[in-house]
Amino acid sequence: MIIAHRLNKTFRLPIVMEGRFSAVRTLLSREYRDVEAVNDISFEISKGEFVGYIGPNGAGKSTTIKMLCGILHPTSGEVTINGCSPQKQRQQVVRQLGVVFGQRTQLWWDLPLKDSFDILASLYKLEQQFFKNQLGVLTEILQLQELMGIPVRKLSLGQRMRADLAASLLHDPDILFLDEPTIGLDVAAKKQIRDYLKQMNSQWNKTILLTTHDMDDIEQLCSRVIVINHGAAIYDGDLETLRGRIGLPTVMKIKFREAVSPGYEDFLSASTFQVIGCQDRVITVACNRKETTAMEVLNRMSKLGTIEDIHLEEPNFEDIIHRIY
Ligand SMILES: Nc1ncnc2c1ncn2[C@@H]1O[C@H](COP(=O)(O)OP(=O)(O)OP(=O)(O)O)[C@@H](O)[C@H]1O
Repeated sequence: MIIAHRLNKTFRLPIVMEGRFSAVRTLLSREYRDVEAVNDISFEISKGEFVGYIGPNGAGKSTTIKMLCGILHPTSGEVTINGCSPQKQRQQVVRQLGVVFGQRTQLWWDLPLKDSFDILASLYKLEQQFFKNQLGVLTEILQLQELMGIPVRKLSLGQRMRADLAASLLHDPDILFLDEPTIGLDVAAKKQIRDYLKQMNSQWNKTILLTTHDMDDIEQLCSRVIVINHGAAIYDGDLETLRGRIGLPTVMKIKFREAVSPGYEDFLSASTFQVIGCQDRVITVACNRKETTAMEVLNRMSKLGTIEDIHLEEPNFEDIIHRIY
């Protein structure tokens, strides 16, 4: 269980001086301004959850993750990971955590990949047989066989991300913190990483907290979403409720077996949904999930004829974020 209780982090930055010798004057200045990166955030994440932690640039996502894994100390508030404080009981917590920062690697740039795993095994003091088994499994799942002899700097971004995932799982932690693990990857590599993450969560029962700017990551992976803006949590719940709460329309295309008789618009005019198009045998409607269900729409539409096919387009998650902000 991960608990963040009333977490705050304020960075104190020197005020940058302007004019001549500004760099030196800034260095010597005693004037500061405070940046509230994280502002009174609380949440609890249970074992096996897959949680998306999202928000715009500078919202405080990375700062939260760094406090959760003990890299940063909160200005106030408390974190516990399975009952231990990452700040006070670092050793115990590190054993339970795997962390991937998509923008940085924890691997040794100039060494062949296998050497990085050996070094990490020794840092984690892994027993030799355990390390061999674990690396064997990860090598197979993440398809690293061909890459073991290649220096990390020569790996493609997608290959490097697979290797970083393996590194974060080498000591078999219960919890994964992933900060932008799909950043910069092409569509195929993104899909591959998402498939691995699904497997880590559903088959290996890893608890995962994921920050990303890619809304497809959230749509495809997360059952729960925490949205933060200016350091504060503005939503914590499931994706469906979030869509419903802010009321973006779901678009439904309903295809009839035969052409719909004229006058259908009058019949539908008093509905809780809106007709936004009609072409051949297909009527397109927009419905607000807050006001109606897909089933209600279909019940009403079925009065117009025999329904042959239905196509549902959920609102784009990026639109949802913009609405919240
Ligand atoms: N070490 C630091 N020193 C001073 N300010 C910092 C530091 N780290 C982060 N900040 C500031 O704290 C705020 C939150 O930054 P953070 O990196 O947590 O945001 P983020 O949500 O991860 O953003 P992004 O999506 O761009 O990565 C920003 O205003 C940032 O400039």
